[in-house]
Amino acid sequence: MLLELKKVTVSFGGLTAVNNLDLQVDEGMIFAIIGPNGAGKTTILNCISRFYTPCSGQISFKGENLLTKKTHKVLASGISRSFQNVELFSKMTVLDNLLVGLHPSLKSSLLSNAFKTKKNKQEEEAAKEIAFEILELFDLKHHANEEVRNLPFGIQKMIDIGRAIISKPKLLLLDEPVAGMNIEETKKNAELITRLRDEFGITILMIEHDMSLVMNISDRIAVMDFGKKIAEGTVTEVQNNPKVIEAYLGEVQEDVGT
Ligand SMILES: Nc1ncnc2c1ncn2[C@@H]1O[C@H](COP(=O)(O)OP(=O)(O)OP(=O)(O)O)[C@@H](O)[C@H]1O
Repeated sequence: MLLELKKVTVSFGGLTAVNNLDLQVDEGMIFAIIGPNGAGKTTILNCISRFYTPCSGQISFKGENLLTKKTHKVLASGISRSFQNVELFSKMTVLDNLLVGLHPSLKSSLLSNAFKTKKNKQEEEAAKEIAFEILELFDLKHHANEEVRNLPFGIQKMIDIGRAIISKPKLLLLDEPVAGMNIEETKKNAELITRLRDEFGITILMIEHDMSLVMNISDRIAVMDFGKKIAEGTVTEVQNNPKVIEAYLGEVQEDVGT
């Protein structure tokens, strides 16, 4: 097992955003967390990426206690994430945004010419090679030197995922990877997520409201409601679970499985 949450609880004042959550994600899975707005999904990702510390419970990654790690050490341990609202440097080029993903602290050393040693330059060249591989994979090479702010939102979201995988993570956390995308972009991103798992061996843990995407590409789904996991299983198991239908999927049943 790659990632394990045991009895994780997160409270904000009087509000319990995540309540006694157990979750296990095996290596090589595309694992989706779904649930209505405010169910606690983003809070879970924020705990795994160590932006938040749970009030109680344990989180382990590759068998190691993740909660003893500081936020800036999480990337080095093999966990990377994308954001619900794309968090890119809009005035920087696509290429430079990818390079920042290698390590946030490389931003200044990579991009300013001052104080560059021969070793720095070699590192930068190696990093650029990886960045171009990703651009090739995403079919975005032609945008490499364009400023991010000039590109459509769908492409910005892909660049955000590119930034997240340049560090070659074992686990990629995706927060609504197709939110705001049109049907064509959604289809492209679904293929991309599957390829990241199949060709790069990256385990995916994603939050997504787009039920057709979730049902099409997930190996396993956990359903959250008011901070609690109310169901978990394969696509078919979740689709047929009366609790899920009642609490969440009922109103969108017609979308499910299409
Ligand atoms: N930093 C915070 N301070 C206070 N309350 C918070 C904080 N972060 C989240 N919450 C609250 O915790 C609950 C769970 O929020 P969370 O963002 O995890 O839900 P979500 O399932 O991701 O929702 P959405 O689908 O709308 O993104 C909500 O009631 C939210 O208002």
